[in-house]
Amino acid sequence: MSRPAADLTEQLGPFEPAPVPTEAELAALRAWMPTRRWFPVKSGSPAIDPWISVRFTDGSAPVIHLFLVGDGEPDTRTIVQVPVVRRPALLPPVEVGAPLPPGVIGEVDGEWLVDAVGEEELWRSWLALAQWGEQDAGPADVDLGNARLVTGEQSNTSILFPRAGGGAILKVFRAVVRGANPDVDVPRALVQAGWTGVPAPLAWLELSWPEERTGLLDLGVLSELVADAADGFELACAYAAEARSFETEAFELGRTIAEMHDALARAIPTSGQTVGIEWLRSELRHRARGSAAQAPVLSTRLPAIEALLSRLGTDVPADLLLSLQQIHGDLHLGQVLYSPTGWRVIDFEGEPMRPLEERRRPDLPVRDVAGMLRSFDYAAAVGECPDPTWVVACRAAFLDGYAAGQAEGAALAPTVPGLEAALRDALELDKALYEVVYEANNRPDWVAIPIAGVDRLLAAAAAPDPGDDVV
Ligand SMILES: Nc1ncnc2c1ncn2[C@@H]1O[C@H](COP(=O)(O)OP(=O)(O)O)[C@@H](O)[C@H]1O
Ligand SMILES: O=P(O)(O)O[C@H]1O[C@H](CO)[C@@H](O[C@H]2O[C@H](CO)[C@@H](O)[C@H](O)[C@H]2O)[C@H](O)[C@H]1O
Repeated sequence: MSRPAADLTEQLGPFEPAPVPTEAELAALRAWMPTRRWFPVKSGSPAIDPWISVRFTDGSAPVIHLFLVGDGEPDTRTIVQVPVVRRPALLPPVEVGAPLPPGVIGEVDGEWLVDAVGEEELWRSWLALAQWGEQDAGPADVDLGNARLVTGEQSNTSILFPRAGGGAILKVFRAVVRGANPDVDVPRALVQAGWTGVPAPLAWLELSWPEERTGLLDLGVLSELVADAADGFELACAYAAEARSFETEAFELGRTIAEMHDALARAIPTSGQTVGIEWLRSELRHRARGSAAQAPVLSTRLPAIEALLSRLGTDVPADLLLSLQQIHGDLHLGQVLYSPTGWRVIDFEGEPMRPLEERRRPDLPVRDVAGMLRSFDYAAAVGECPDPTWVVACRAAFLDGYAAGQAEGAALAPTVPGLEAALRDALELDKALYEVVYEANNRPDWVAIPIAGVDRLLAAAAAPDPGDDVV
C-alpha cells in the first residue's frame, strides 16, 4: 500500500510546535478525558501524560495535544489525541450550575477550554493542510455548511460535511496508532483495486515528529460521504422490532462481504501465508483465557470453552493449512451502511481492544463472517424481536449471500466436511467472548447479549446431535 508523497515544496509541514497544556488545562483534561466514550482505557485511573503538542502552520488557534495514556514504556502506551482551543465565552452561554455541554472540557483561568474537534476553525485548517489523494480536488472549494458532529457509540469522533463536494465525513482518530492507520490504507487499496463497496478516502492528516521518533502517525481521515445511508445496525434493529424479514438485505450483505474479501485478497496480497489448526487453537485458547481474566462472569464457562476448542479440527489432517489474507477485522452491522446503491463497508481499524500488530496481521476471512453472524444476534436482542426464527433466517440468508458472492473456487476453509462450520462456530465464540469484555467495559446493561451468545454456542457444541447446530 503506497501513499503519494507529501508536497513539501513550501518546506513547511502541516504542524509547528505548540506549548504543552498548562497545569490548569491538564487538570481539566485529566478529569474530562476518562468520561468520554472514546477514551480507550476503561478501568482504573490510568496515567495521562502530555507527549507532543502541535498547532497548524496556518496560524489558527487550535492546539493538538497527544497524550500517553496508561503505564509502561512510552512505546507501549496508548496515544490519545485531543485538539483544544480556548474561548472567552461559550455560545450559547451556559447557566451557572448547569452541566457543561459535552465538548466543553472545563473553565481555565476565566476562559473555556473546548474540544476543538467540534470547531470550524479546526476543520478549515485540517482540510487545508491534510494530504489529499491523487484524484481529489483538494480543499479550495470545500463548503462546510450544515456540518455536524456524528453522535453515538463511537470509538473516534466524526464530523459530517454534507455540502463538501459530493459530501464528506472527517474521522478524527482518538486513539492514534503507531504507523499508518489501516482505516486510511485499507480502503485506499480497495478503491485502487476498483472495488466500490467502500467509501473512498479523500484526504488524511499525517504527523511525524522526529524529536520524539514518532514515525508516521495518522491523525484522521476524510472520506466520501455515503448519501442517504442507513446504519446497518439501526436498520436491522428496526426490522427485528417488527419481526420484518431482513433476508433480502442479509443476502446482499453476505454477497458484499464475499466481494470485499475477494477485493482485499487482490488489493493487499499476503504472499500465501497460512496457519495450522493447532496454531489457531492455541491462539483462540489464549484469547479465551484473556477474556475470562477480564470478565469474571466467563470464568465458570472456561472449562466448556476449552473443551469446545480442544475438539476443533481433531478430525482433519494434522498438516492441513488455512489460508490467511487481509480481512476487515471487526465486522458487524454497525460497520456497514445501507444505501440506495447497496451496502458499503466502513471502519477498517480492526477490534479496538486488540493490539495493533495483531490487527494488522493477515487473518481468516471466516472471522469477518462470524462477526456479522454475532451482529444479527445483537440486532434481535436490542430490537426485542418477538420472533425467534428472525435471527435464524438472517444468518442463513447472509451465509447464502456470502457463498453466492465468493469468487469461483474460493472457500472459507479447505473442503473438509464440517470444517467450515466448526471454524465459524469457534470464531463466533471468540467474538462473543470479546464482546462480553467489551460490554462489561462500555455498556454493562448489554453484557447479557453476548453472554447468551456464548451459552448458546457452548450448548450447541455439547449437544449429542451435530444436526442441532444453529445455522
Ligand atoms: N462514509 C460514510 N458515509 C456516511 N456515514 C458514515 C460514513 N462513515 C461513517 N459514517 C457514520 O459515522 C459513524 C461512525 O463511523 P465509524 O467509522 O464506525 O467510526 P468509529 O471508528 O468512531 O466507530 C458510522 O456508524 C456511520 O453512521
Ligand atoms: O465500532 P467499533 O470499531 O468501535 O467496534 C467496537 O464497538 C462496537 C459497538 O459500537 C462493538 O460491536 C458490538 O455491538 C454492536 C452493536 O452496537 C453489534 O452490532 C456488534 O455485533 C457487537 O460486536 C464491537 O464489537 C467493538 O469492537
